[in-house]
Amino acid sequence: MNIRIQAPCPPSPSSAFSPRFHHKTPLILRRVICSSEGGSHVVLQTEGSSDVSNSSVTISKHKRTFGWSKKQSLLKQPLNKDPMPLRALLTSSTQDTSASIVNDGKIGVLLLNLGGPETLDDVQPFLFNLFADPDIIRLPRLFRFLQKPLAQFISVARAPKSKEGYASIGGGSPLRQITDAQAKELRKALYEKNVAAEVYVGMRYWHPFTEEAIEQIKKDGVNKLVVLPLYPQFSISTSGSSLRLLESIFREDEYLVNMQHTVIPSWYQREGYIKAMANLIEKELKSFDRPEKVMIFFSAHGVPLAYVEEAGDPYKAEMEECVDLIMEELERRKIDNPYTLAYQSRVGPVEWLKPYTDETIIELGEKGVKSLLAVPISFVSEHIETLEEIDVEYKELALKSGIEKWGRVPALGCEPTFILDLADAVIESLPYVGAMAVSNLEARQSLVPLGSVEELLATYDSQRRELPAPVTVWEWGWTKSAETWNGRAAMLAVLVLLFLEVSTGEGFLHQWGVLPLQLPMFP
Ligand SMILES: C=CC1=C(C)c2cc3[nH]c(cc4nc(cc5[nH]c(cc1n2)c(C)c5CCC(=O)O)C(CCC(=O)O)=C4C)c(C)c3C=C
Ligand SMILES: [Fe+2]
Repeated sequence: MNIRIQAPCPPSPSSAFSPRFHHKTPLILRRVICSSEGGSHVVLQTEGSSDVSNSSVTISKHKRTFGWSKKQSLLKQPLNKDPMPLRALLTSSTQDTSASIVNDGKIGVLLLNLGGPETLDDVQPFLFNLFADPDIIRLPRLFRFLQKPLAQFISVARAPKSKEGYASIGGGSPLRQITDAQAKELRKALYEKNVAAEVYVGMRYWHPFTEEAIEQIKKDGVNKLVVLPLYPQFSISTSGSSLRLLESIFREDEYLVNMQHTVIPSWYQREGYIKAMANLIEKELKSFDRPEKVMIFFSAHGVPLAYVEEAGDPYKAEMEECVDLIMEELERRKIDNPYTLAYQSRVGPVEWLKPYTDETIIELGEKGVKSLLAVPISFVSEHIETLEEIDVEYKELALKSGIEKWGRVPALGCEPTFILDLADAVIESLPYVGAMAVSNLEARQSLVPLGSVEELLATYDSQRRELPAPVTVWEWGWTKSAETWNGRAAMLAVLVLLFLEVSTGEGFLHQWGVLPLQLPMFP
């Protein structure tokens, strides 16, 4: 499907980008550019091989260490160097139409995030919420009713291991505190840029739940909402999941159906974000004796490979482009260290995005790398996977593998350049709030990458395909391998057993105390 744009491009941003995803391989990515000069429109289309899993670790200064070639160069886009001059519009008392967009209502910004257990007792119910999410495990339609029993089973089975991790970082996740601080700083930054907006935090799997944030938004009478997932890169499993939840909340609520909103789906390509990341890396490199010798090691949270290859998740493409942009920024500063990207935190035995962080560290050690700077890249707060997995597990592995000097770049948190850039992103999106309500479909399409929740979800997942099960109890998985059908049969058998167990309240899981008699619902 090519996108034909008839409506004039909006005045800003100067370029807009949206990968359009197909669910079948080969993956086809399309890019829409709205040129600010003269309102002209360009539609680029590129086809690339679907083989996004091949990956090899090579150490060279400029060679990428993952398998992506043609697509990547076409995905390059100029950074938005020309933030919209809304400040003047906002302060003006004689307003034009753009100005009235901003002042003509109560503005809210909804930050979407994952959420994390605050105490060890929260860990199992938090995991239950995570695994009950159909964007983490999507059962075939016929078996949807088993989602919660299955989530209960997996969360109980995984809780001891997760609890150990959370215990080692102080007994809970720091996510709520950090996200609240980011919200506060963003509100301040917006205020300093003359935009009065309330900032809300809506978590997907723990307090404050998105539902709670939405209640507050309604109570406060917000009528223009900017939805900003706190994930720089889009994934079905993160921003996608939160947007899907929002979609269902919006659909059922008359107030929300009528509330104007817009969504910023991903923002890894923003100049402020890229510069903020480059600043952190530059600073951390200076702590090494020989900074120019340090391998910059980007470590992103993984997703199961099938998300990318079968469901069309743009996560990998966005991640690779993000790394390229950061490296280009560093090169402009005359920092041209070797670098690599790998994926961490896989859960269960299905194949996840490669190369894996642990295997890559070992390989780098074998190849003689002596200094390594780890850069967490998929998330903007410290969390269990930076504080425990990277700082403890991967560091230990690196030192064992022959790497002598280890460093780690902190997560962005409330870093001022970053927060100011988020504020700019919000301000730049304000003219789009409500524009999505226009009925002309083609006009809507010209507004990518900003989009209404429904519009966005339709672009990446119109068929709502089955997603692979990433967890241990589902050893067999839904993959494209020759084992697929055997696996599905085995999985069906497990589901039937589980169903019988849950419906009768009797069976081996109850005997072993894995399943309680009463299944807790959404806490
Ligand atoms: C961009 C970031 C993330 C992606 C992509 C992602 C996908 C994903 N995660 C799981 C399973 C788990 N994630 C867990 C914690 C967790 N995940 C992210 C981010 C992404 N997840 C964060 C920031 C956190 C930590 C929150 C915190 O409390 O600090 C956990 C729980 C921890 C554990 O037991 O290891 C699980 C489980 C899957 C299956 C998945 C993609 C399908
Ligand atoms: Fe995760």
